[in-house]
Amino acid sequence: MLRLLLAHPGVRIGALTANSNAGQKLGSVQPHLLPLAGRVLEPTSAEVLAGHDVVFLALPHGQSAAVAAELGDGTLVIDCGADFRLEDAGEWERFYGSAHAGTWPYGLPELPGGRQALKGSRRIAVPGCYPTAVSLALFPAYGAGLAEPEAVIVAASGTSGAGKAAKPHLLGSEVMGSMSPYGVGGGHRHTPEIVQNLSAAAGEPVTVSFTPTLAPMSRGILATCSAKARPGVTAEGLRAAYEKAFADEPFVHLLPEGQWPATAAVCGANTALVQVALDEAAGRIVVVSAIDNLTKGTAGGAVQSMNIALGLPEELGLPATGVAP
Ligand SMILES: NC(=O)C1=CN([C@@H]2O[C@H](COP(=O)(O)OP(=O)(O)OC[C@H]3O[C@@H](n4cnc5c(N)ncnc54)[C@H](OP(=O)(O)O)[C@@H]3O)[C@@H](O)[C@H]2O)C=CC1
Ligand SMILES: CC(=O)N[C@@H](CCC(=O)OP(=O)(O)O)C(=O)O
Repeated sequence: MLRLLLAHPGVRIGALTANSNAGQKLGSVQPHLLPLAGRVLEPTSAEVLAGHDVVFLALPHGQSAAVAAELGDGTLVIDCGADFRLEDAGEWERFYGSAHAGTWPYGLPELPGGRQALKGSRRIAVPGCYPTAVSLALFPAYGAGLAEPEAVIVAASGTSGAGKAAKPHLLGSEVMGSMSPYGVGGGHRHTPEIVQNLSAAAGEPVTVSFTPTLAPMSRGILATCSAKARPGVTAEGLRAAYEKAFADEPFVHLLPEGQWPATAAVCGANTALVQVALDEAAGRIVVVSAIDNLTKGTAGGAVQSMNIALGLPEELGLPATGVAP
């Protein structure tokens, strides 16, 4: 987030706050952020956050509501956590195990009606990284009525998706040279968020089988999504629906036919690459998308949403070109 905000011509960075690192200089925990290296991290309190036009929260799940409640309606609060993403309180409680805090406008502008919901808003819920990759891949097929309402998704994520806390399954020796699934069988908390987005696009309930996997890379998500094609769907009609959906999108690109997305191509960029095919033998639509989980999948999407909410040019300050190789 700070890397992006440092390059944003409309932003001046105010207080930087933390929890266990409060009192440390930012340079001691994030040495790459050189222009801010000497800044001291403050405790996350209402007094410290007061007076800012925009506050980005990037807290563990369940902690945003208390902080947001201290901030007036004049402050744009952008929550990178999950607390305000879901509309269904029952699904929140089932997957997160706590009381539902509420629902804020959802920070995925590319979804139908997405920009409208964000304009002028003073509260924004940034989507989860997998729901970003999957929703961008499948909403055009559902929006155009081309897919049956049962999606199967297998997605690989880099380890930064899990945050920085020490976890045994994220030790370098466990992750290097290996891929492994987790949250299998409908257990991952992003499942209801994906269901919410795809059902809204389809205008009917969509069921989702979602299997996340951990890949030996630090950044990136590659989502392979498929759904049975509705009768009469052709490869040309399918491609036309995707071309139409993304025609004016600054950050979502349908690749030329025959090219497939790769995570390296979007590293550091607020870009989603998408490709679609009709598997005629299987009667299925197959869509692959790639994003950087920390950019389009979190911080970039948050800044893009901020730009829209504040009436700034949507692309301002955001990199669209990946770092390669
Ligand atoms: N990583 C990803 O790909 C994605 C992450 N997100 C969301 O972004 C947010 C941040 O994720 P990420 O950076 O990966 O998480 P990390 O676990 O790496 O970092 C969480 C940060 O929150 C701080 N913190 C913890 N408790 C408190 C508290 N009570 N008050 C103030 N600060 C606190 C910690 O500060 P300290 O170090 O000082 O203790 C820590 O720096 C989360 O809400 C996550 O759900 C969303 C989409 C994708
Ligand atoms: C690799 C990995 O562990 N990824 C995280 C998803 C990170 C993310 O987007 O999620 P939230 O903002 O919802 O926490 C996970 O599966 O829990």
